[in-house]
Amino acid sequence: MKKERIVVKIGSSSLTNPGGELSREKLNGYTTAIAELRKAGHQVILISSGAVAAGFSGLKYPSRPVTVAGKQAAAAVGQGLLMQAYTEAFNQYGIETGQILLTRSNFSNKSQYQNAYSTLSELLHRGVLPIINENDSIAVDELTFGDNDMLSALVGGLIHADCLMILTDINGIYDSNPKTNPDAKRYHFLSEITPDLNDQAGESGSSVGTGGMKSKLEAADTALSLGVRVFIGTGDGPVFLTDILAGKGDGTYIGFPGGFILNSKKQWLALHSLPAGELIIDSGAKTALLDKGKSLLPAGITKVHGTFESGAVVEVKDTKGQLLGKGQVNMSAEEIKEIRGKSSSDAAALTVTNRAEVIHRDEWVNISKERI
Ligand SMILES: Nc1ncnc2c1ncn2[C@@H]1O[C@H](COP(=O)(O)OP(=O)(O)O)[C@@H](O)[C@H]1O
Ligand SMILES: N[C@@H](CCC(=O)OP(=O)(O)O)C(=O)O
Repeated sequence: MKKERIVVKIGSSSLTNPGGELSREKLNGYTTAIAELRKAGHQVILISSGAVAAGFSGLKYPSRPVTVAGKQAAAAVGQGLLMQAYTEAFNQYGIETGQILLTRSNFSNKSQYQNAYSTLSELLHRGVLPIINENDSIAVDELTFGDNDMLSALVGGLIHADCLMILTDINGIYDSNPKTNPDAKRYHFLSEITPDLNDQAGESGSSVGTGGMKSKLEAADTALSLGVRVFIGTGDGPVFLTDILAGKGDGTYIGFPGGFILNSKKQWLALHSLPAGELIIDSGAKTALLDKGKSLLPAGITKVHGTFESGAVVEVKDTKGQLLGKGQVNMSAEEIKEIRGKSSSDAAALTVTNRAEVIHRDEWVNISKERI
């Protein structure tokens, strides 16, 4: 597996409890998942919000302050506490951490920009996990990033990251804010950020987050222009960041078909293979393939087009003819015609291999540009 350089951005909304204070439990969940990524040999740069959340209660603010002075004071107290929490958590995995605080002016000043690059490179070279936040306590209002989304995109470009994972409290980009519109539909994959998308994105859905989806889209657009692939979404569990890399994340992938395809087999499937036929599948199979990362079973196949043998690559489309992805079949067109619509046990008994999966998920790649 290719070793990737990954920027992980964690927003305030993902690190706080309902009262808006830093949640050690949530923070520990992310550190476990980051430690797993590192164990697999990937380099990680963490951009973490949470300084204001960690600091405000110590200053006896009843809730997260809204004034600039209040936020700057809370961040001054909270940044140390945030780093302490990360350092303790990462030390359990034997990972050394280093703090870098940046403002926008560091990026516009060439020598500071170069210094930031040198420091980050040296930290990565030494195996240290850099943890970056905006320098909230000194950043002048007009100079601030406002939220850490843009900061994460610029850092991704600065250190030539392969991908940027923007982790937040919502599992991807929807065609309107799902916190206010229950019928909002999610985008599974986007090849670019269009003006339409920007119109659909709203502000933050919580009192702790800043910028909402709007600022994430702006950041994603910048990251793409700097050659960095982007994932926006959520995750839970010790290996969810590894899952995101493997294309199984709960969110929206931007800039590359099928997610962060690592293995050359899937790259070949997505970009180079020539389809020999076509399978049309129903909505249940579509959700299983695109949303749940499952294999394609005969029950969901409604039509088979073309003549092909086992091992051929086929395009998979929904009943409206929308291309969903490509996969390598485990049986011939004739066999699939015979078992389509059948339960897995009935189908397995009819195939040469006694296998029911028509396309195993390891031989499948999403190339859907559609909302699901
Ligand atoms: N089109 C949209 N799709 C998804 N989320 C949206 C959309 N428009 C607005 N949002 C809001 O953006 C929020 C995430 O942004 P934000 O609160 O700033 O998080 P963070 O603290 O992680 O930066 C979501 O909780 C959601 O309410
Ligand atoms: N730099 C601030 C975070 C600003 C903010 O809320 O950003 P985000 O959660 O990314 O929308 C902090 O550490 O509290």
